[in-house]
Amino acid sequence: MKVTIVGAGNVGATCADVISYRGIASEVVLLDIKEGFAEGKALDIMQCATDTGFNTRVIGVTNDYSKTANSDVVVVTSGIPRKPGMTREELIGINAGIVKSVVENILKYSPNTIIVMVSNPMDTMTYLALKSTGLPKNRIIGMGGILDSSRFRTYLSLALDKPANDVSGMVIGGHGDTTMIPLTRLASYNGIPVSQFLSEEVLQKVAADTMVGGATLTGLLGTSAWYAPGASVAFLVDSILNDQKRMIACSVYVEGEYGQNDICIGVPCIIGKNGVEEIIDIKLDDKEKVLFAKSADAVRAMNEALKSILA
Ligand SMILES: NC(=O)c1ccc[n+]([C@@H]2O[C@H](COP(=O)([O-])OP(=O)(O)OC[C@H]3O[C@@H](n4cnc5c(N)ncnc54)[C@H](O)[C@@H]3O)[C@@H](O)[C@H]2O)c1
Ligand SMILES: O=C(O)C[C@H](O)C(=O)O
Repeated sequence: MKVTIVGAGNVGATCADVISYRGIASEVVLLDIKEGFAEGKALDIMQCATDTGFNTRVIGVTNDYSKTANSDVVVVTSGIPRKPGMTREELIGINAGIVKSVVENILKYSPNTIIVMVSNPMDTMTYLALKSTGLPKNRIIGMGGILDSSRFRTYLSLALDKPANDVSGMVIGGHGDTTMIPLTRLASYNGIPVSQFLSEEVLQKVAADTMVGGATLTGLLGTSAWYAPGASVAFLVDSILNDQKRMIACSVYVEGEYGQNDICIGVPCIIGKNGVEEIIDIKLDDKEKVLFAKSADAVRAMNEALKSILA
């Protein structure tokens, strides 16, 4: 199975690294516009093969889309990341142009591929990719909810002082500092509601920390995060390539689900070899429904900024 990753920067290269050492794909192509950059990252990753024991072939190319031909999955991480103090939405001006031309180039060589969108603002970029290419909605998947859910589970595990893998929880809604919805009511510690162990005040703090999880890391690192984002993309790619049908919160095009239409927003999805195979319409309580509607309004408003590029 072949995966192309466009953008060999922090997230793209980390994703290529995780896909390789976990043996998720047999071939990974890293593509970047910076001369020699993707080639260097690919060679560095390949030189881990003997020490970590993988056989994935990783190649790097400078803007040569012919080398990406017949990719099963293409991950788009090209574009600029935010700096401390910025929102993801402020990246739209530069990233929209990059994303539109990248997906056009990709489809020339891999017309049947599934696209995983990572570039921010991710929900808006996912919508742009869908509308500009006209691809069926199952083949455009925005990565954000899985990362936000990993952060939610991390903060819950720290509050519980228990291993993160014993904690389950999901974040739906937009992938923005104010649009995420960590579902604290449904989070559990080995099937037991976390509310049996944590006070409402602590749960509210966990939710607030989760929502600004990306901004916190951007403040600490000077640019946005890459280890967890790279691992989250690899997890998603694994579910597609190996037809695992995992339930993963992804940004996908909704047509009536959760009472919304004509936006891409984070909802629980079954992800398999056909991409988005099902959207799970879970029962939200009244408070969660209000939060989801507010989140959807904000995501929809951002799509307005795409009018000229989609005209
Ligand atoms: N959805 C998420 O959860 C999530 C998580 C982390 C980062 N991001 C986003 O992913 C993007 C990348 O982040 P990063 O930290 O890897 O940034 P980075 O600057 O390290 O890497 C971006 C790479 O894209 C390349 N690039 C730019 N234009 C290109 C083009 N037209 N074709 C090919 N390559 C091109 C750059 O040369 C650079 O190497 C940002 O927009 C960031 O906000 C999203
Ligand atoms: O925070 C960012 O800007 C990058 C990414 O969306 C993240 O959540 O880490």
